[in-house]
Amino acid sequence: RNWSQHKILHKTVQATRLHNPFPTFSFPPGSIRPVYPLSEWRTVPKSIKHPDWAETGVPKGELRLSRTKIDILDAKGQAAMRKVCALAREVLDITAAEIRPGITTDYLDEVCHKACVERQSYPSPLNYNHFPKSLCTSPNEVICHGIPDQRILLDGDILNLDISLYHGGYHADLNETYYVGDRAKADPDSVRVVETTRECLDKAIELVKPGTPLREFGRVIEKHAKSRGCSVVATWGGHGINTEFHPPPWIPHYAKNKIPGVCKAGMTFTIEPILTLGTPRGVYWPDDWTNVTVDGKRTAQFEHTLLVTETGVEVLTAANENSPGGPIP
Ligand SMILES: COc1cccc(Cn2ccc3cc(C(=O)NO)cnc32)c1
Ligand SMILES: [Co+2]
Ligand SMILES: [Co+2]
Ligand SMILES: [Co+2]
Repeated sequence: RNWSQHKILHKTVQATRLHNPFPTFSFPPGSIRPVYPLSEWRTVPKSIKHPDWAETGVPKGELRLSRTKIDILDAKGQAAMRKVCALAREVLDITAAEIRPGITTDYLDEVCHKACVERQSYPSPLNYNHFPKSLCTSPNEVICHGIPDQRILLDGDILNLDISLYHGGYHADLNETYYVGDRAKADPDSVRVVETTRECLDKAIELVKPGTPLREFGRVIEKHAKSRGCSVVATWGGHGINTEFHPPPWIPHYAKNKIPGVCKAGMTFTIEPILTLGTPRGVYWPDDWTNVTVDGKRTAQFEHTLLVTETGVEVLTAANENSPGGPIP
């Protein structure tokens, strides 16, 4: 293992001996805490094509890309994206179906990892920039990139599952935020931030067609978020996705951004707005991954992988009648 994996491992080992894994760190007001130890690193059979970071943790292919050139996929590439995105939707639905109070986020990682392998797919987050697990599990005030651990889900939590698959040489990326336990008893503020975020993604997708400037998405997202008393996290954006996990373009979710470029048929990218009930500022835990809101207020995210077509858009990771979750009316 390389040094940063050692660092995570040593922190984890050290943490198992302590009730408070990071004694000197003053956690912000939220209630979520890391619950160690992380489970063993999961493996993917060599028969499944691995991305270049699987061994080293470093996405070399991505680092070589030009900052601005946006790939246009031919029919073959578009078909490969349809396939990996359909598989990713299946894996998200299978994993989300396991969400209930009393199970751990590590158990969801086990379910997700197994479902990827069963579909001859590599879970893209595993060892991506040294990320230690196969999906991101972000509860309540965790903004994104939460690490699956031994924390059990509580009735009334909201939980984001962010899943990416690598299959046939292409990546898929999608996420949804779910209500844990009795949806009828979900608190109104949680419902507001979750449903507003879902609506923001849908409104942005309605704009996708050849010629739409990429900067338009942030305008419509922030307008709707503000109209419902939510704010937009600026740090993280949507991104290109194809044979690489994060190629250009970078797509901000906030208004008045100056991002160049327009939608063109054959482009594939994600839009993945993150809204908060309070201030949209995050702080990192000492695990160097987990980003939580500084005021401890709850946050939600939704993400799709999209293909620009000649006439509009194809939501490659669209939900279907088997998909759990869905809007609370
Ligand atoms: C400080 O650099 C960071 C910080 C956190 C995480 C990672 C690496 N990483 C791991 C999983 C993952 C998912 C996405 C994604 O696009 N989700 O929609 C992005 N990055 C990811 C790098
Ligand atoms: Co080592
Ligand atoms: Co994602
Ligand atoms: Co993404």
